[in-house]
Amino acid sequence: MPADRTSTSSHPRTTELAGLKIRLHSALRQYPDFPSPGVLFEDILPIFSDARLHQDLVRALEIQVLDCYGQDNKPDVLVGLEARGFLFGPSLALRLGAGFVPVRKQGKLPGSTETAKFVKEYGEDHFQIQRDAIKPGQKVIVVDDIIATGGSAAAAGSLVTKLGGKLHGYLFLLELDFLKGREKLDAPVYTLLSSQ
Ligand SMILES: O=P(O)(O)OC[C@H]1O[C@H](OP(=O)(O)OP(=O)(O)O)[C@H](O)[C@@H]1O
Ligand SMILES: Nc1ncnc2[nH]cnc12
Repeated sequence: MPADRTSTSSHPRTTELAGLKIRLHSALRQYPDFPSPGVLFEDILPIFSDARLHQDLVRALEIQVLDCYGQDNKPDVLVGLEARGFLFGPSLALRLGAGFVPVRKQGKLPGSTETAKFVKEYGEDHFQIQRDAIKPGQKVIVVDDIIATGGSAAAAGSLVTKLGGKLHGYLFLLELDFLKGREKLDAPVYTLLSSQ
């Protein structure tokens, strides 16, 4: 009898995810004192210059969402943060059959917008979202590359709830645990990798 390749057991997916995480973690690069003294900058860009790693990333995030939410409770919309959240947010949204909505730095989005100020690990800024981008009651996950102090993600989450979206959670490629950013977020937080 042929092997059942359509098995719904979570075990093969868990094993697959573990392998993907190892490859992704080894692709990250660190730059001390960038962009300011005392900051250890985690560079995720090597993942995108390698087609296989790029595929690994989108697959790993897809597994993470399916494992955390299940097929029946997938998000309606992914909200990605400028700029690095735009690198994989749209591809992940397509995989999940969800919409993609950008949160941009102030002054970049036309039409009616909502604004939230935030402070991040190395500075402060304002985020904006288009008012009609999310319909009341839609299930939304905020996605970004890195959670450091959590200021950026918290501001994005506040924009989602201002528009009436249901904040389903947050998803990051990398968490800088020691900055305890997840304590600023009041919805479930999922991360693929962590860094001390
Ligand atoms: O958790 P926090 O302390 O808020 O920091 C995390 C944010 O900082 C980085 O973005 P950055 O504002 O540097 O913009 P970029 O993506 O345009 O480089 C990163 O991509 C996150 O969005
Ligand atoms: N240490 C860090 N490395 C890369 N991106 C960041 N965003 C905020 N802190 C960061």
